[in-house]
Amino acid sequence: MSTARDTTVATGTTTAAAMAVTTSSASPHGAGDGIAAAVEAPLLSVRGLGSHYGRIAALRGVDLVVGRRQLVALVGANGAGKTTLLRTISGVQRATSGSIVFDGNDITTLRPDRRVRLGLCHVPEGRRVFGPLSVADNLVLGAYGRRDHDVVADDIERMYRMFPILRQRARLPAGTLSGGQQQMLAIARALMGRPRLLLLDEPSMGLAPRLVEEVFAAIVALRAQAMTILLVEQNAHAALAIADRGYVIETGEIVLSGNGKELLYNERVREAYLGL
Ligand SMILES: Nc1ncnc2c1ncn2[C@@H]1O[C@H](COP(=O)(O)OP(=O)(O)OP(=O)(O)O)[C@@H](O)[C@H]1O
Repeated sequence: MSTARDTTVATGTTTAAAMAVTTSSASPHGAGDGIAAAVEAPLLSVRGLGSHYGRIAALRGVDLVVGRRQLVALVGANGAGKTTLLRTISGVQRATSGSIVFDGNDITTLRPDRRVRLGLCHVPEGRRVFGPLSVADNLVLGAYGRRDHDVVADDIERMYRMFPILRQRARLPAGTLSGGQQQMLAIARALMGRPRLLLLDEPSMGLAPRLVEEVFAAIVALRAQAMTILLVEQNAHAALAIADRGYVIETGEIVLSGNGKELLYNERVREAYLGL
């Protein structure tokens, strides 16, 4: 069971409030070693990760681990580097330093499609479904590349059980669905690839409160089914409340990490991200 000692201040940008949190690890990149030790054989391990847009450093020495069957939340303000971190993990953005290890394999320079084949699936922000195609066809496309065609229909049935609204809308063009329904379809389509790690970028963005609740309920259900998830959210409260672990990123650096619920009660997080 996690204790308050898990919560780690990761960089020198600490405030007095943050200093109140136990500084339990002190690797050169901050959170890395202490957390890696706490998560045995993590599914994903990011060390000292850097990424640039031209000369601008968007990620600076990021350390982050995701344990198997864990839900890990990454929170931070606009422009902090959350999307860039997911893009770098999935390979659409190049790492300029550091390493990314997935299930024991160093994937830092691997092509994005090879990462997908290893089981890494990125659901980007903006609910990118194939609008003119039906809901059912979107799901079939999610299984593209799989060889076990005989069980694809079973998986679609599983998605309909998980997201009943998609069964009701199965024959409709995906573009006619509401924002929340499209988000569920985007997640379901990703699951059709049978990923081992789901990278979710801002699934609640732009949704009405009721739909946000539905999407978060779906994420909790996935976690209960042992899916491993790295969730990026501006809705810090909702994300940390359901997360096993949380990380806070500021201007490309991880500044805090710890048990999700503990971070919810961290003064720095409450002031900066929860408006409390
Ligand atoms: N294509 C790009 N070209 C240049 N700079 C970029 C590009 N994309 C992002 N950036 C910059 O990189 C930094 C990190 O951006 P990123 O989108 O990763 O942040 P974020 O935390 O996901 O923010 P948001 O919540 O607004 O999406 C920001 O300073 C941003 O301006």
